[in-house]
Amino acid sequence: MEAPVQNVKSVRRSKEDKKLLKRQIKASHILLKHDGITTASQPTQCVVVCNGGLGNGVSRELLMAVLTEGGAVESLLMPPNKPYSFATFASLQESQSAHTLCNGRVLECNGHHITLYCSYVLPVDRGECESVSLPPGLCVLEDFVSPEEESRLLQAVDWTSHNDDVTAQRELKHRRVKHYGYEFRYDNNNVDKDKPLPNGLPLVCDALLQRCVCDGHISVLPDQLTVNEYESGQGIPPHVDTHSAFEDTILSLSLGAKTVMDFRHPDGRSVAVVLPPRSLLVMKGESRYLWTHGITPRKFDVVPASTAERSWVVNFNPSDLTLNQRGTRTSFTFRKIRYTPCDCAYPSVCDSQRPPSPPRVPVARSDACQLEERYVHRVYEEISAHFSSTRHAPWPRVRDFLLSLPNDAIMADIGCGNGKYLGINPQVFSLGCDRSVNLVSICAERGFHAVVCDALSVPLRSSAFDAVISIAVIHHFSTQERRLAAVTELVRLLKVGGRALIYVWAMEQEYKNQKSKYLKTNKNMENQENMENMEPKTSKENTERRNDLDETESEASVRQVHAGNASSNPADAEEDCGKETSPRLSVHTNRTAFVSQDLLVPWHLKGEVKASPGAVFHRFYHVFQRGELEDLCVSVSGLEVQQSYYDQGNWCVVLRKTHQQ
Ligand SMILES: O=C(O)CCC(=O)C(=O)O
Ligand SMILES: [Fe+2]
Ligand SMILES: [Zn+2]
Repeated sequence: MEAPVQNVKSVRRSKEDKKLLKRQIKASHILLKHDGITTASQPTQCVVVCNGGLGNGVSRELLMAVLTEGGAVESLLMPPNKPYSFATFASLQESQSAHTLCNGRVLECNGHHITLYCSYVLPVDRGECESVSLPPGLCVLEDFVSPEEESRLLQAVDWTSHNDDVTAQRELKHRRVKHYGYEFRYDNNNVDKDKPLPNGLPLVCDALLQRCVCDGHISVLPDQLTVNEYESGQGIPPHVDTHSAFEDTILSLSLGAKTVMDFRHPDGRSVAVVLPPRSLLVMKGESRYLWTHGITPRKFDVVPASTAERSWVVNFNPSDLTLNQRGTRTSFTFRKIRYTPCDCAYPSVCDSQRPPSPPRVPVARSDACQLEERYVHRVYEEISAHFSSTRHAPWPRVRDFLLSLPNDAIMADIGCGNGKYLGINPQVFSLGCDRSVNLVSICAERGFHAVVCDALSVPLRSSAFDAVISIAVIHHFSTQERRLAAVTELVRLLKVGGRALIYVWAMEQEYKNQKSKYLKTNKNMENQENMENMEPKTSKENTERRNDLDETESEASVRQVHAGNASSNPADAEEDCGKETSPRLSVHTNRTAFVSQDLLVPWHLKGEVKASPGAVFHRFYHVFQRGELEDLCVSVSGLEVQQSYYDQGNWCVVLRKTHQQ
């Protein structure tokens, strides 16, 4: 009687085993596909635990506890935001036993059930752990207030009176706020300096502010306080506190729960900083003026597991990270109202130093040079890292042109950006040049030949190249004369018989009843230009980004961009009616049809993939009308236009050099 029962059991078990094996194989395929991690077919001392990562909510403590049942864990690497971890054991016997115990094991994590799948991998290289330091001018002072002072401060905030006149209490989408001294208004991102709130700063803050003066963090007492209360899951969008509203030093005292604040530099670098309860954050100089700060709305933060190392930077050392569940955090942000315009060293992000209205369409050569320096060269330098991160995929017809070149041809890419066309045809010797030092450095890091130079004066020999390309460059020249000079310079480089390919942005973004990709593309992909393919984003990332913004704050940032269009400055109005002047450049609204040929196009700087708007930069463009590019080219001697076409929002020509100019 017993034998058949055993058989049924073993059949059932083998069915379950098969299912488990299938899922385990699937998990290792996902690892390989997404992160290039190959699993080993034979047992090793290192086990990769799929679904056992910080990225899917498993804490170091919990995972460590299960793995240790199998044997002593020598190291546990938990890469930030990834749904897997790597555990290394002292012996094969221990790793095999942990594998058996954990594969298919169901963990309970914050009310969810998570099944772990294990595979063996070759021992993981920990990599050089980059040492990330705090942004310049930033410091975190631990235990700045005592637990008693913390309770007194928290008790002093009365949230029961809503919308009162004394503290301007407001409920925002992702937190609630109360202002003392002056109200900070999220509609215009500024304070009404002539409308102080009646009671000034609460007395309970006196002692700690005096300490800030004594310790030399500030020299004058603040006169504005914003109390922010964040429940778990809430946050504040990345922003720079308006320069013209507040003086340099900003103090923020953290009370209640620990959180992580993200700082981002315009070049794309980001630093996550842990703010422990009762600590004081001091932001000065570069960290106050240039870096954005924000708190991502979420319920868990990735934080260093050990507090032995007294650094508040989450330096993503994967062998020392865990999850911290957020509780309610209340911050007291103290600032000093500014009465004179800001003269900081960061004009590109300074509202006091922003031109009162956009520059005029240049007429004189010197105006054109100045305009291009300020609205092309400087901007590319400042946005280089972010720009490069959005420029990967070659445009298909440019790639076809490069692949059509004979072997051993010599090709120059004038305005090569991050070098995305320099490696397309390995049979061709490709040389790039660009005006941006940062972009040329990126080319060099990628192993390409590139030099820094101006497209009007390329330091390369005449008649030396079989092909020259200039993709999305000539539209950045601000006068007809300079655009002509740029084409002339391209042709100078060509051998007789050599060919040039030029792309410029088209005024017509709807052609033959077809809207270009630029018009059709989702608003979230603000900076996508022409038919550039950015890395595909998941819909989740797009939703997160939207959720990052408080409605009022995102509207305010849009308004700031458009404010540039209006000539609100009385001095400007006077100038406008007096002399005959060229029109002011209009500021383009991304993803809409062009309303003029000469314009400024906003670039919304985003930190890494998930960052939200920080600074807005403006690039000058002259968008070409149908026929304009051919007309420009035929006015240069020694060439013929072999082909001209419209390609996804761009006008394009292929030129052939017929004789020496
Ligand atoms: O919560 C904090 O520490 C920062 C608040 C903040 O950045 C602000 O109110 O501008
Ligand atoms: Fe702030
Ligand atoms: Zn400033």
